[in-house]
Amino acid sequence: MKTTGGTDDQKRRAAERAADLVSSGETVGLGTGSTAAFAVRALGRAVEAGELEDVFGVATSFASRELAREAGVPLCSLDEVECIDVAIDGSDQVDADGNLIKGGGAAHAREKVVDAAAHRFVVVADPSKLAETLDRPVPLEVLPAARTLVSARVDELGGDPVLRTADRKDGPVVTDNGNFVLDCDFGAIDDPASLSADLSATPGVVEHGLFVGLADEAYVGTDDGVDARTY
Ligand SMILES: O=C[C@H](O)[C@H](O)[C@H](O)COP(=O)(O)O
Repeated sequence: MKTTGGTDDQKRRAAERAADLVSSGETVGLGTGSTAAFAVRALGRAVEAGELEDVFGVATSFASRELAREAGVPLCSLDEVECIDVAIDGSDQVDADGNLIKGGGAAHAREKVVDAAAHRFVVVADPSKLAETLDRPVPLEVLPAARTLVSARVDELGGDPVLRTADRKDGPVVTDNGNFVLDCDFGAIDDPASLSADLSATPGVVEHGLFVGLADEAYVGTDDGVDARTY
């Protein structure tokens, strides 16, 4: 369940502007998804051209690690990193306060660890991701054995949970961490902080895709430039 409303040019403009923020010697969180991918490729080109030295990427998923390798971005693993200078990551929806819904690619658990740890977390997006109020389904990564109990709790919280399945696989999507994903439709989310706290307090939820108050900036690529927002 990916959003594909924006154009590649819009995504590329946003991501390349964000990649320009990275300086030599920095550690960079590498987000997952089609928009963040443009930033990873731009970083790889800068490394190859000698414009960036001693830069290390921290991948947020199997996919971002593979892309970074292909693009020539040196990597260090999440469990050995002590500080992340900048994280560049995409989003499925961005509200007026910079709160996000992430996890369209089921990578939100590691993304949240990396994005929250970064001194500067920059979201890269196209205009189709902007909303006044978040209203897309919130992905929950859940322990497989807890799926029924977590679904019942989501129902109590006013949500409608659907187990994510894949087009080219029978059965559920399995995350990089070996868990399932429930896409939970809560309608318009008027109080993301409160819903985030309720979901985080639900046993069996490994991580949810509401990123409340984590983003420092958003770069939104348009047809002729980049709209930069600070939160
Ligand atoms: O799990 C995936 C991530 O949260 C992505 O960053 C998010 O789904 C946005 O992806 P895209 O840039 O492809 O729309």
